[in-house]
Amino acid sequence: MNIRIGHGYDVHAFGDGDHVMIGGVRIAHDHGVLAHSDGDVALHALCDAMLGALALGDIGAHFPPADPQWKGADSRVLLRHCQALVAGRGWRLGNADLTVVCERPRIGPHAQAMREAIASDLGVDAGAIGVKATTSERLGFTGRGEGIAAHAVCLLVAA
Ligand SMILES: Nc1ccn([C@@H]2O[C@H](COP(=O)(O)O)[C@@H](O)[C@H]2O)c(=O)n1
Ligand SMILES: C[C@@]1(CO)OP(=O)(O)OP(=O)(O)OC[C@H]1O
Repeated sequence: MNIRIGHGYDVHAFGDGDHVMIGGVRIAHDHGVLAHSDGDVALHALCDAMLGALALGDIGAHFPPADPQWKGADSRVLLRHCQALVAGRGWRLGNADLTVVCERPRIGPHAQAMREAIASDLGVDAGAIGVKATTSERLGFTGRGEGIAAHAVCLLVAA
């Protein structure tokens, strides 16, 4: 088999703060998120998708929330670590597709910058990275503005 599919999902609750990190992009906001790292829900979902594609466990197994090394960590560092794991096993990213779920902030104005940041970290063209967003029509925890969720899928191709 020379392709592998992966899926990831992550959630972070809003907390005090003046910005959120999403898809490697800093977005000014009236809340931050509660997290051990920088709380980049989109990159965490993508890390899990890449790890999942090779059945390598999940993000918490590789970057334990109890490990002070990851306190405040830039999630792009985690993503590059996952990329190195994938490459070291003879795989490369074919494409990835992300969906961020929140009422606010608006993701659309930042989607291209997110695609470029992710593509840069994964060594692919931005055309291989989809970034989309949706509200949840005011339903559920995202709809009530309690947090942000993100979904990611990816395809790995034998290098
Ligand atoms: N946080 C968000 C949520 C949505 N968008 C954009 O708005 C479009 C419509 O959202 P609905 O939830 O009403 O379907 C969506 O397709 C996105 O383009 C956004 O940028 N940021
Ligand atoms: C990223 C890690 C790093 O310790 O912590 P958090 O920022 O809390 O994020 P989460 O999505 O809960 O994933 C677990 C951890 O790997």
